[in-house]
Amino acid sequence: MKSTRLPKVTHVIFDVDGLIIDSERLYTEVTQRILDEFGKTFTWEMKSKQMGRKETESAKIIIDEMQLPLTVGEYLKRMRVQKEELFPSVPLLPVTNTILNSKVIYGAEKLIRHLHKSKVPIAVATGSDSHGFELKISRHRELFQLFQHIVLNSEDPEVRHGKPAPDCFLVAAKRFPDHPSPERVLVFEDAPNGVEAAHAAGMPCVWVPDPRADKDSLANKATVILDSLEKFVPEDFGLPPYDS
Ligand SMILES: O=c1[nH]cc([C@@H]2O[C@H](COP(=O)(O)O)[C@@H](O)[C@H]2O)c(=O)[nH]1
Ligand SMILES: [Mg+2]
Repeated sequence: MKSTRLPKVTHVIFDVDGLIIDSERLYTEVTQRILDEFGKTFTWEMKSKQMGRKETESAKIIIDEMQLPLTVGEYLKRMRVQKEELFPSVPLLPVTNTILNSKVIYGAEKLIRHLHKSKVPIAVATGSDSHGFELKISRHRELFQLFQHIVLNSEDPEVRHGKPAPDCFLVAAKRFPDHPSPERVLVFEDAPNGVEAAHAAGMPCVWVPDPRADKDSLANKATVILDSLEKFVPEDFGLPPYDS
C-alpha cells in the first residue's frame, strides 16, 4: 500500500452489519429459514444485492427476484420473528474475540475505541431499522455509545434512498458539528452497495469484503481493500496511530 497516495481524513463513518458485528451470517440464516417454507435457496448473488439496503427495499428485491408469494409486510413479519431469536447473540468482528474469550480487544472494537479515545469524530450509517438495530447491539451497547450519532437508513426521514445511493453517508457527515467535506470522511464498509454509496458521496472507503465478493468489480471505487479490520493502519489515512 502506498500510504503517500491515500487521502488524509478527519472523520470516520462505520457501517454495522458484516463490518462491526457478525450479523451478515445471521441474515443468511434467517433468510434461508424463510425461504425453506417455499423450497428455495438463498444464494450469494441474491444476498449481495440486498446487503446494505433499507429493510423494505431489500424485502422487495428478494420477493420479486425469487417470486415469493408474500407481501413486503408478510416477509418483514417473518424476518422479525427470526431476528428476535437470533440477533441478540451476535458477536463483534472478527469473531476471534469470542472464540478466544480473550481480554485482548481486536478488529472493529479496537479501532472504534482507539478513534474515540483519540477524539476522532465517529458515526454510524446502517441500512437497519430500529427494531433490528436494538436487537443486534443489545450485547454491545456501551461500544455503540461511543459514536457521536447513528443514522438508521430504514427510518431516518433525511435518508431518501438507501445504499447504493449516497444519502446516508452525506446525512451522517452533515450531522458532525463541524460539517467536514466528503473527501475528509473515511467510510468503512463490507457491502458492495455500501462501497458504491461511499463513492457516490465522494468519500474514501475502506472495503472489508465478504470472501465471496468480486473484488475486481469495485477495485476503482474502494480506496483500499482489506481482508480484516485488523489490517487497517490508521496513520495511512492521517489518523492517530495505535499505541504500540
Ligand atoms: O442478507 C442480507 N443482508 C443484509 C440485508 C440488508 O442490509 C442491511 C444491513 O446493511 P448495513 O450493512 O449497511 O448495516 C440490513 O438492515 C438489511 O436491510 C438484507 O436484507 N439481507
Ligand atoms: Mg454492512
